[in-house]
Amino acid sequence: MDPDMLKTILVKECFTYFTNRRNFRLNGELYDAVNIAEDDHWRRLRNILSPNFTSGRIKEMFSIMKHHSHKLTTCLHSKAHNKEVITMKDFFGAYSIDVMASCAFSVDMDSTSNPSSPLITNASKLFRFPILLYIFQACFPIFLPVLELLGFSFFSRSATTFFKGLVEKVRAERNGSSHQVRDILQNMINTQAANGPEHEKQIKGLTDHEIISQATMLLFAGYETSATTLVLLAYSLARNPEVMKRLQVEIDSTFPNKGPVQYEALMQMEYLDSVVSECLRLYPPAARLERVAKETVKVNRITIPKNMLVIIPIYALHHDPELWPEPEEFKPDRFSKQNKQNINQYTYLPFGFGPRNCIGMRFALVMLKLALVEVLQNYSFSVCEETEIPLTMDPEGLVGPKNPIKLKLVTRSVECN
Ligand code: HEM
Repeated sequence: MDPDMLKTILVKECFTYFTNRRNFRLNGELYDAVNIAEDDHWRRLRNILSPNFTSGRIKEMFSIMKHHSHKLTTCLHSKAHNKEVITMKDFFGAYSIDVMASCAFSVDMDSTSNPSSPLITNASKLFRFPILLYIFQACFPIFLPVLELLGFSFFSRSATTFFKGLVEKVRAERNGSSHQVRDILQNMINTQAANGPEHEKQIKGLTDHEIISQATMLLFAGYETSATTLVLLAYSLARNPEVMKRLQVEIDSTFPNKGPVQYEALMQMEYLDSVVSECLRLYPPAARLERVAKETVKVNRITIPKNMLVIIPIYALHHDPELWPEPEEFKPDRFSKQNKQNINQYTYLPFGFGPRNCIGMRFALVMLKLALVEVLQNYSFSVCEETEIPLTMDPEGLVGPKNPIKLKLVTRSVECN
């Protein structure tokens, strides 16, 4: 059988029959978060959270995102003017966490002006997986229950305690206020009204603990992935100035004279979409997906027994030269309107696939595109002596650069428009 066909069938079957991710356990306080829960528990959480990520809701959150993208471009002004070398993550990380915290809890921590904000330090801590613990549990799964009893967890205890405290503080402030807030936290709190005998047939509302876990997990899942993608977008554009120029031409014709970015027009920008898609192909933040077989299944001639863990290697698929000629090259035209139709959907998986795909995909794309467009309306990215070429990728955790990406910004003159 053609190897491409086989790859497609295997990946497709995984999304058809295997609905659960592998639950590593050792999730500490986050044991009941949506990305960790299984079966009916996961279904209930996903059903409750999904309405927060419809196009309509994201459109409502667009003005909050714009507030932060505007702050981002303003903060970059002096850096560009003084021709400073910029560590891109300081700015894009702050933007991502501020957008996430504002949309989830209506809390504006203003991390863009305050890079040592506790939100950033704690969100980054959540991502530092203890690698020795990871290796130990993988080699000796028999010790998992003991490790769990001893309180070992992949997620930093101090960071989960920080987020728990933050959610509780916001809730307490709301209890005494008559002001109606409409954010993700409030939508979760409102589900509690559905608890009680008269609503037994409806979806059971979230418990207090579940609310804290979902809020923490959304920040965790959304912050690092989006911040790293923005940094790698800046890096890819700085290294490919002809692509950046073409994108700026599209931006300037869509929003003439550095005009305000409008949601509908942003979503219709074709080259912007190709640039973002290509960056997520080259640097998919999640290197692999995992599924567990619910039943024993035969895929082609391979038998996958019940409960077996199956890994879908996103990074390897995205870098396979048979699927993507010259895979290490940054070529947004792979995703042009004509070429897009020929892409096999099981070979391009930055946000996963199937019922357990990324719940925040649309939200993330809007947040990324908005920041990129506003920054490129005003500045161009430029490599400098401090820029690492080629990049060393971090062998641990998410796909991302090992060392901070440093670039310079060049202010665009008004005549550019
Ligand atoms: C560039 C940005 C992002 C990328 C590349 C990304 C990627 C992914 C991937 C690969 C998965 C696993 C999907 C699967 O197993 O099929 C996932 C799951 C998830 N993502 Fe994202 N993500 C991003 C941003 C976000 C944002 C902004 C949020 C929240 C607002 C978010 C929330 C989640 C959640 C809650 C899950 C678990 C879903 C479930 O188990 O039902 N992600 N993401």
